[in-house]
Amino acid sequence: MPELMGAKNTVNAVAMKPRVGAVRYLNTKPLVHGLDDADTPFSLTFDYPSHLADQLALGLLDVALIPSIEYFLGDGYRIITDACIGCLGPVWSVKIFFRTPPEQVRTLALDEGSRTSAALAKILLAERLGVRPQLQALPLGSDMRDCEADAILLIGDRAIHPPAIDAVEVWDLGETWVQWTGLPFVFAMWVARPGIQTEAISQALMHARNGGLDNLQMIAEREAPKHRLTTSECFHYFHDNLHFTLGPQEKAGLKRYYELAAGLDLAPSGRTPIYDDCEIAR
Ligand SMILES: C=C(O[C@@H]1C=C(C(=O)O)C=C[C@H]1O)C(=O)O
Repeated sequence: MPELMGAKNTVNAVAMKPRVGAVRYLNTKPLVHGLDDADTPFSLTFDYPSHLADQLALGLLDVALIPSIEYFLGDGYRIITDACIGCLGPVWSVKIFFRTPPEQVRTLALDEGSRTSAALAKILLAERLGVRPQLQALPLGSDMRDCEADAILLIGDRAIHPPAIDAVEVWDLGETWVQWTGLPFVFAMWVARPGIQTEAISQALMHARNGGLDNLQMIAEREAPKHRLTTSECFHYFHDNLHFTLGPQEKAGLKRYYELAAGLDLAPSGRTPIYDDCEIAR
């Protein structure tokens, strides 16, 4: 009997772990390095960025790697570590494919996994070209060849090997943003909903990112075959396209993005990011 009770307590302890959600794409592998062992102070699940945002908002997750725009749509959210998904130039996995010249776009299909890049696409078209297309959803798992929109936004793994379409122009949104603003872009951050104790979680997430950065070659070797990439392509993606640290310049990029989003009514105005429990707060 005592043994059984011990087992029950263990089950309860596991069940009570905070629930953390991470992006299921290749881009997140360096951020979750080593988080699959028993010492991890939370349970970890993987999903599309838009789903993670919805689950955090509904209280189905306690902490999640959510699209940056969603941070500004939430109430009492806190950014709990300086680990993030960002870029300092071309990001490779966030692209708009144009079937018409960008200034002639009338319809834009948005990847349903996305929230941040969806808003970024609207911002770039409106602010740079004065174009405000009619929007439609590109469902997860659908083939973009079946979509007839003038322009199509793809993110994540499916943007890495897109099917061939007759595109007259392709924008890498990381590159377009950085060229336009001179600032880094932040796609996603680890965010906690109100009332969650996050010290141990933020420590573990920071530690995982640091370990991931120290082991990019090993992670690339493991992940590349699953994504039809060579190890060197995968390493290059992690090392040169993606950027995993939210520092002062990245914060400035996030602020600029938020102001542009608020200016187009894509986010409420008057929000200031709360950086919590981590070195970026200082
Ligand atoms: C760089 C990327 O960043 C992502 C883009 C997101 C978005 O557009 O909402 C959210 C999380 C990240 O996965 C990518 O998906 O390739």
